[in-house]
Amino acid sequence: MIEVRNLTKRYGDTTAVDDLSFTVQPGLVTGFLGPNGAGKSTTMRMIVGLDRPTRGEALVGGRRYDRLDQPLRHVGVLLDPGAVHHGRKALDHLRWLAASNGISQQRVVELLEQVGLGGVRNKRIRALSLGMKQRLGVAAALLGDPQILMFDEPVNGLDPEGVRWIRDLMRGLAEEGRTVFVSSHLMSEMALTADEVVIVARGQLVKQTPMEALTENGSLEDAYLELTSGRGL
Ligand SMILES: Nc1ncnc2c1ncn2[C@@H]1O[C@H](COP(=O)(O)OP(=O)(O)OP(=O)(O)O)[C@@H](O)[C@H]1O
Repeated sequence: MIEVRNLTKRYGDTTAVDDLSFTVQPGLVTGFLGPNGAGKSTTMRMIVGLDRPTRGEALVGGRRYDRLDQPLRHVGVLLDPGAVHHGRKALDHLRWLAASNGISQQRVVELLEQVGLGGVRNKRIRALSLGMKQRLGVAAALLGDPQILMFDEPVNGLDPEGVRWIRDLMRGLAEEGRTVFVSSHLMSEMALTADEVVIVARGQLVKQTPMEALTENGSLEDAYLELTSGRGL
């Protein structure tokens, strides 16, 4: 479970996240939706301790991320797949992450096969396609077999096969009882993937609801645009 409580983040005069509270339940894929600049990435960064809240707190599995011992075993994160050492080989990148969290080297090899990167494991990251980098980021998130997973725009730039792969993966992780929290601007994709949605605008909660309730009278896109109309940048 992820619990966000009265989370607030100010950067100078900008309030990126404004007294935001919601809960992400295990066993479901929860979509995190909102216009550009709504505060989604900032919220996700605060959940994993990359940004310090001005006020409020975020708990993962009942604890603050920065208090977790071996965090990769509890929370897997795909935030910015570009934020890796591009000169490093795919295999070495995961080996290093695994070693720093007490995870076996055997797990690294298995996971590279599982995400379809077995054949390119000795290539340098800069030589990988966008889709391969995304798969490597997913492998890093899965490394510690965590119960909680968070993906920021995971299907950006992926081809249809990659999009389906990510969707099936997220659905499978939720079916195993894990907590899956995913941000996206792609409403049609979210409608296929998410069971629950959290919608934010201007740093504030607009609505948290099961997907079914939002789409019973039309498309997710229509419902989303109606809820966020006039609340963008
Ligand atoms: N490091 C920072 N310094 C100053 N302002 C920031 C910083 N990070 C984010 N912001 C501001 O906070 C607000 C929320 O940004 P954030 O990236 O969290 O939104 P988002 O919902 O993820 O947007 P998008 O969908 O466009 O990625 C924006 O106004 C942004 O300019």
